[in-house]
Amino acid sequence: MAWEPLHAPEAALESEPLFLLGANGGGNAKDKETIIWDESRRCFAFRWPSLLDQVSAKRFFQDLQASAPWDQLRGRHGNVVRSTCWYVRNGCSCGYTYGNARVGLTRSICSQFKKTMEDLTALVFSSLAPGLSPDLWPNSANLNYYADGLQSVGWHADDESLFGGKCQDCSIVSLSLGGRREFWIALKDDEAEPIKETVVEVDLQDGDVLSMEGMMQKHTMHFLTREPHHRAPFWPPRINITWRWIVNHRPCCFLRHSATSAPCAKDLHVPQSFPGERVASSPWMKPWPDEFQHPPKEWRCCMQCRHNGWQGGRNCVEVKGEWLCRHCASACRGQEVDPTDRMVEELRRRLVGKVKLLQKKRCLRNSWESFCDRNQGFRDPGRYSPTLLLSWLESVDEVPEDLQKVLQEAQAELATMSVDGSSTKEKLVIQGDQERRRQNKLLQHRRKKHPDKAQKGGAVLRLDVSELYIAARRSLSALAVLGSLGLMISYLRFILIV
Ligand SMILES: O=C(O)CCC(=O)C(=O)O
Ligand SMILES: [Fe+2]
Repeated sequence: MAWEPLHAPEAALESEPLFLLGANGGGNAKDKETIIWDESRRCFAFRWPSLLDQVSAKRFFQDLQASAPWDQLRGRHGNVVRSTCWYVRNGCSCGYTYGNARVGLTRSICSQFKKTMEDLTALVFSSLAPGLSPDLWPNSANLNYYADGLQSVGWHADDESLFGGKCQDCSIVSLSLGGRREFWIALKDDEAEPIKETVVEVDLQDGDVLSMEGMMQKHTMHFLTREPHHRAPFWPPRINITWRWIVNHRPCCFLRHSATSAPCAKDLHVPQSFPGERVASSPWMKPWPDEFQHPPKEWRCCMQCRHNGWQGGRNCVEVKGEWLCRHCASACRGQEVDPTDRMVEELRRRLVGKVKLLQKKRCLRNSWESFCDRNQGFRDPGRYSPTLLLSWLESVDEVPEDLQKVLQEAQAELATMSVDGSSTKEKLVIQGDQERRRQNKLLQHRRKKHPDKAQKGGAVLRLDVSELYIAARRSLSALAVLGSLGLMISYLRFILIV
């Protein structure tokens, strides 16, 4: 279904000019893509592929990964759904809450994080809007860290009162760093649910910028899909920064009573030029290969990668009797496989191979099965994230010498194979699994102290109780010796006196 025009349209661009980054010729304007151009709803979205070159994107990824004060957001089952952090600038001190998650105000911001964010803001906005004065650059940003393809963001609109997006124009500019992910946009129905038939699929690659402008937050929703299940745990991490303009500051913010407003069209200082496809460009079909632009789509689970993005499916086309998503349909037609897909498959194949090799040598005390039991009964090593696999490899007791080499190789490979070059060790740190690291350290310490006895959990507890018992017995015998000594002394004194 196309995005049918609204019966009661929003204000026309002519009567109410709009601050539109996508219409001012900034960025690498010739590569800019118009993803949504819906004048009746005043909804506009643009993508600037590779606005950041690969070297800068990698540098900023590493800086933010290490310096941002990430907070883990957990789902209903205690799993980490993603990590976030919130950044405010220009004197603003507002916190940020969405859904039932509160992500700000971040407690302590290190100077490295502040510097990285300021540099990044300057780089992106001096490129996208060269005429815009720096004091009009956005005053806040929400950052998301997706450790793998299982972490995501559900359907939502960034329509909180802070940004005023429910009733006025509201621009949001998003930068993607790291692994490629799929971003979907759809129209909102009367119950604030996305309308499946209007889904627009966008791939966001390392260094890409996407803007959502005008009334996008009022009429549409967006969603970052999870990747297909068997590949998701191996998906390279991604960082996303979404800059926003806070226009209604919170009561506790220093800027509460200052008149802050988002920039308007004249602040761009250039005449806006509207793209050629001004009339109706939605739904945006560009990511689909040419031959699949027109054939009918059905909402199904892809028969090849089993990806069911939302409500059991995603847009699929029929290819040789099979219903396939656009990635599998392209691969099926012999088109070049995306480098992320290729890398993920290779990483998965290698690591699973190593684990199976370790499994075969059944001389390990801490068996793969016991690890599986502790981790909710998964049986297939291919379904584990590299992080979990590594934690298992590290928890294996008394790895025989020949296997130690295999383990070291697997770890070295993991460290070098991620697309962005960041090692899995770093990933462990960023996930903030401090409790597990603390316990591992404690365990290692105990192992060193009692090499013959130390085991996990109950065994360690037994060790402590038996130690207590021995200590108590020792003190009792010491007391008995002291007592008898005392008695002897009094007896001797009595004899001497007599
Ligand atoms: O990661 C993304 O691309 C989307 C993030 C997002 O929608 C948000 O932070 O509100
Ligand atoms: Fe969002």
